[in-house]
Amino acid sequence: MPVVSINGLKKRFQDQEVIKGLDFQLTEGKCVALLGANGAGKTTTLKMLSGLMKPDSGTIVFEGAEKGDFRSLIGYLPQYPVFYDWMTGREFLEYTGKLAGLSNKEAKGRAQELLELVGIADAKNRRIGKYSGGMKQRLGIAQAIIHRPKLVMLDEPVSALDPFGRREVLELMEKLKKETTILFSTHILNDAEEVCDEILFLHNGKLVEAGTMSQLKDKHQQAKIDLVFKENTSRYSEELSVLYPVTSIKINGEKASLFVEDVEGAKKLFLTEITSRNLPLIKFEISRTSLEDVFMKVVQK
Ligand SMILES: Nc1ncnc2c1ncn2[C@@H]1O[C@H](COP(=O)(O)OP(=O)(O)OP(=O)(O)O)[C@@H](O)[C@H]1O
Repeated sequence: MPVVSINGLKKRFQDQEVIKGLDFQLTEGKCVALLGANGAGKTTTLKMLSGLMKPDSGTIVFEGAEKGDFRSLIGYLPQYPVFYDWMTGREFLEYTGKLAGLSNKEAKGRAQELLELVGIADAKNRRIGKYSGGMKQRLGIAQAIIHRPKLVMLDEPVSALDPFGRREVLELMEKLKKETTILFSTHILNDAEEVCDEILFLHNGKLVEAGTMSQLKDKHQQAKIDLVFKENTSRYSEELSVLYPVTSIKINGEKASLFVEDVEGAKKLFLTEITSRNLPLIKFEISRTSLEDVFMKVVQK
């Protein structure tokens, strides 16, 4: 049974419909990225799933039940978490543990366990005001899982961090995957690719793609041949593209990218033609479109 099933979820603010009918399921133990540009509707979706915002229509079914208090099943880290800077990390976690219903003793034990898990045990008696951005975010993740939720939702957990903080939090998410199901929002494809099993790609309040990274690659990625000539790239590349049926051609300064279906056939023909015509080739490279290109294509569609 999925941890959560979402059906026909919609949300409108004044005259703007920002979530336009979402359907998806989250499977236990998976790490899923909710990927989308600014304003795509990620925070609104997470707020509805966490119970902080009411959908206009649609259903959210947690472990088979549509109605009830699901707070014990959910952990949530908002995009802009607020901490009491005068508390120490340990005090903060013990406090949130008690708010989540743990006894004094349980809260102390769990706080210590999590301080170690998220790697800030050495700083547990330091005031949060003295923590770095990455440490605060790790503390935020610890509070989100203090009550051992089935599903933890993290809203843009790394977006505001410098490269060091980002690395710390992405590594922590790798560890977290062993503990719980994760749904995290991001607008950065690399982060999604690095830690998640599946991607939900949100665009203008609609899911435009969903699946595992390899499913998305198989579906959208295309082989391409990059050519750089010493001069006149566009003329030579266009001549070659007429000889071999390319799907599309992109010329950027000195470089031309020719997208092809049959890379072996194209390679053979291009190299033969380039050699026989003695064209001034300085670079010939075969690759596949990046996922970035794939998502740009999906969005433009
Ligand atoms: N409380 C609100 N009242 C009115 N409009 C809102 C409200 N909250 C969000 N919106 C609008 O809904 C749309 C989706 O916003 P949301 O914050 O969910 O996007 P997002 O994908 O999380 O973007 P970001 O990456 O910038 O946080 C945006 O156009 C936003 O301006």
